[in-house]
Amino acid sequence: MKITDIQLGMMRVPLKTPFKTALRTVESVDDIVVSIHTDTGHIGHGEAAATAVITGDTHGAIVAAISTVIAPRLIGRDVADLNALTRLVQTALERNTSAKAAVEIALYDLFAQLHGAPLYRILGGGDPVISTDLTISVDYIDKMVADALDAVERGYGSLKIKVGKDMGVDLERIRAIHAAVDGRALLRLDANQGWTPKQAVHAMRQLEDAGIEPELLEQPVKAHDLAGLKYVTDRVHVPVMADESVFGPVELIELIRMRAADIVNIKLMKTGGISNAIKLADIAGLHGVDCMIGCMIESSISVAAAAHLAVAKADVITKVDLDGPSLCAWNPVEGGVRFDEAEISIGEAPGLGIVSVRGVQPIAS
Ligand SMILES: C[C@H](N)C(=O)N[C@@H](CCC(=O)O)C(=O)O
Ligand SMILES: [Mg+2]
Repeated sequence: MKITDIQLGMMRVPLKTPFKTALRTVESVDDIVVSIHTDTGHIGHGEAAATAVITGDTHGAIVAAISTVIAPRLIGRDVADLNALTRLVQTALERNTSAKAAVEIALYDLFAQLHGAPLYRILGGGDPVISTDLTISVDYIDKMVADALDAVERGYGSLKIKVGKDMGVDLERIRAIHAAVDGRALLRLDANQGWTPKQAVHAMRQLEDAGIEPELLEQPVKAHDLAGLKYVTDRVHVPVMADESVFGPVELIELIRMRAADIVNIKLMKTGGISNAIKLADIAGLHGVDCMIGCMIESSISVAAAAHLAVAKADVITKVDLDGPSLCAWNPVEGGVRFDEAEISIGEAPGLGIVSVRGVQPIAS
């Protein structure tokens, strides 16, 4: 199975409701779709999110990285040599993790198709049904409470509450949601870097005093501030999770050496795809550090790949935040992984199981 062409397109899928964090507000998935064509007629699919405030990636940079740097290295190569191909992707250029992720996802999709098995089986197998949380965007308190109650009604057992805007209001937000949900869902807090280390410790102690025990606190402080993250981890009972602080193995090893966090959030758009995500899970597992698998504002192409990985690495990836497809107004993918509110289930179709993708505008390269 030889690679003959790599095509790029732009996909826009509106969200059901605006997605709001301490870092940004976004109303649609606007992602680059990668299709890798082969001489056997098989097509591998991938997707890159341009989350500039987190990865630094923009649409223009993703398109340029793939079309001018990565694709020329892959054309004519055999999909059977997956490890050699992922090395070519990873060493093609520095950073540009979302571009690398999209290409790797498509390569793994093809490799699994080559072997006639769903990707999770190629990655080691597992129980193909997992549960995701749902994100509650940071907003007016009444709106967040209504969104949280709606999510519980829809069957979500874990809610990821976005905070990090204003410490006083954030505490009110959490208290109000905790009271309304009344034990029917676990609460994960994600400050997206919005607090100082001291504010984070103060907030968690206030919650503790009020008898509120969130399941975890995600990325309370600035991404580069590992010492600040450790300051929080050392002083609160709530498990602290690193998200924006950890992209690849190098940051994870330093985080573990410092004992700066209890959990790490693995996202394909940060790791540059599946090969590094596997390394992160293995390093974390070796050190007894649990992982969450997360996503950016992505659709059911790249989130499907994350779901396959989560199934295969379920011993280490114990928490799932793959709600991108649930946030979308419609599903652009025919076939593939089934996203039904909290339940994500993978079928037996080879690769990612994607039959076709709707609403993609070709990008001339
Ligand atoms: C969508 C997911 N639940 C999530 O919250 N992901 C990120 C933010 C993604 C984005 O801004 O696109 C996170 O911080 O965990
Ligand atoms: Mg996060």
